[in-house]
Amino acid sequence: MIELVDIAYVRSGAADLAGAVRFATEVVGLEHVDGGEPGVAHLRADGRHHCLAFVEGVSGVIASAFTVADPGALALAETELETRGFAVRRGDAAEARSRRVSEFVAFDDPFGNRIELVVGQQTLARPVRFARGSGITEFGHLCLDAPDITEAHRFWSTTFNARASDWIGDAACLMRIDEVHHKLAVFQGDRPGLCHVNFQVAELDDVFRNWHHLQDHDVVIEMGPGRHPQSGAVFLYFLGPEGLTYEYSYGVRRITDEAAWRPRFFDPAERGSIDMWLGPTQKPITQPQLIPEGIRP
Ligand SMILES: CC(C)c1ccc(C(=O)O)c(O)c1O
Ligand SMILES: [Fe+2]
Repeated sequence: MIELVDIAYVRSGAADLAGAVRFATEVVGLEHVDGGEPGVAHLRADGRHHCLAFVEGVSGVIASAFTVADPGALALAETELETRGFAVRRGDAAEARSRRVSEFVAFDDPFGNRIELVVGQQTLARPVRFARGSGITEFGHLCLDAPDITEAHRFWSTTFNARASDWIGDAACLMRIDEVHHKLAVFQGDRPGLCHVNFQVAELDDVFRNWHHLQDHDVVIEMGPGRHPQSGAVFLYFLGPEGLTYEYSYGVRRITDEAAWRPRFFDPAERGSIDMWLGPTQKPITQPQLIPEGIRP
């Protein structure tokens, strides 16, 4: 069993790098950390050097990354994945530098999502220089697509320490790796890809202020404002460039009594199972997973 300590970053291809950065800063509110690396832009939300990197090229998600404890844990994870039949690749020094980690390995999950396990993710000591006052406090979670979420849960909970916090029928499984209700979610989708990235905001007011900001900038709102009955968070999903869906949310539940928590099963057919406020719901638009040759057929 491989212990995931936290989510680390999402790396995404961007056909229009400048446009993706403009949106991530001026609209979403993230900081653009200038790393002086041509063709790569790092976006910051919290102590991590970055939680989102855009790489100039074909649009699509390149990888979703998680932290493990230390180099020893990474070496054990590498062996464990290989024993389980996964092809694991060690990142080279230049790739690790671009990711601001000391070491990483990459593999494809059984559904075709490229996952990276990292150690030594760089922390920046100085406060985040948010591009605007969106109220972002941290990179909250990432959500992947998989064709069968029961199988996806089986994979994440047997290979890794992910535990189901709640299920939305066969549509989605929300999994925790620490006290936060979920840092990883899997949504049913026919192809691998990144369903969305989530940023927590400090206040309820931030969600609504951001909603107006998005509307003023003609951003496509996919869902919300609404409230998820699972984490209890107030949410807002919106579509950015390169097909990347962002979510702001406020008030995510923490599961402090691990022994007492039992996952709940919500029926996706019940109105209110995704939004307690009964607003219109839809599956967030997924950014397809890239393979080196291009987009997976
Ligand atoms: C619609 C998706 C999978 C979803 C459902 C519930 C929550 C939550 O409880 O916070 C999410 O964050 C989601 O992204
Ligand atoms: Fe989410």
